[in-house]
Amino acid sequence: MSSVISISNQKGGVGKTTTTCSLAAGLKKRGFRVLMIDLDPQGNLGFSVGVDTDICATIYDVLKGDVKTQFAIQKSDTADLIVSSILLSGIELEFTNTGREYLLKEALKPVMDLYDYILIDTPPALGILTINAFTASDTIIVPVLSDIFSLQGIGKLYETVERVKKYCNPNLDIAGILLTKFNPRTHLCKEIRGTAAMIAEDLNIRLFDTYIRSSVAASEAQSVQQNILDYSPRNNIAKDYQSFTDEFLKKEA
Ligand SMILES: Nc1ncnc2c1ncn2[C@@H]1O[C@H](COP(=O)(O)OP(=O)(O)OP(=O)(O)O)[C@@H](O)[C@H]1O
Repeated sequence: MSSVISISNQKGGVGKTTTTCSLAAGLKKRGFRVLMIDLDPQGNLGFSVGVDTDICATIYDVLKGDVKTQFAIQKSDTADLIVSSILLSGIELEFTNTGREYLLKEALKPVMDLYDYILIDTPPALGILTINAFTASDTIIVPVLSDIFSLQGIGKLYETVERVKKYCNPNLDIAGILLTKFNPRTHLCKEIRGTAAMIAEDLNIRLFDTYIRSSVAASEAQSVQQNILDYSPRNNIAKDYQSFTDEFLKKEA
């Protein structure tokens, strides 16, 4: 039975896709069977791992019920993947029927025994797609940019999680906050880490000990369609995501 993890933050550019891809790679390298779902209509995850994103079945087709989940899965060197579609952006208006929060949960049922981990890359919004991801998930990882505006967004995300817990998925929890694009040498980043720890304690959420340092290698890896662990295993980001994978697994145990 899979453990389902949403990588989520309503803010854009905080490292959701990078974290999804890197954690998937880390888990696969440790021998786990991993599926990634790209629920972000921008569809960057498919490109980042070099799979077909043009003439293939997408998570939109699956949610609509036009394609069986198993037939939308593509293989990549990083992990298996169901790609996104720009058509997902219209889903708020298109899917208005009762129970629309459960579409993804239902869609994942047939593949739950095929994977140890299913990672969902969510869009930068707290709409119906993210609600679907939370309803289908056991836990949420919240990547947060190391700046004060990003920290302010955590409360809003927390409220949405509480709502989903109340109405759709009582077992949902937040695995923790992961600081990204961190520069340990700056005074500001140290302060941000202190503030993040206070916010986390207030909300009774964990702040992961591991932070992800900032490096241009993240964008370079994406542009050559490789995960960071394969692209530059000795780079700080690769080391950080390896440590993060270990910390995450230790928390799961
Ligand atoms: N640790 C890092 N250091 C430097 N750049 C990074 C790091 N992590 C991600 N980036 C870069 O920041 C940009 C945004 O990252 P990413 O796409 O992972 O964020 P996102 O939260 O998924 O964005 P969106 O909300 O738009 O989908 C990308 O260009 C990526 O290469």
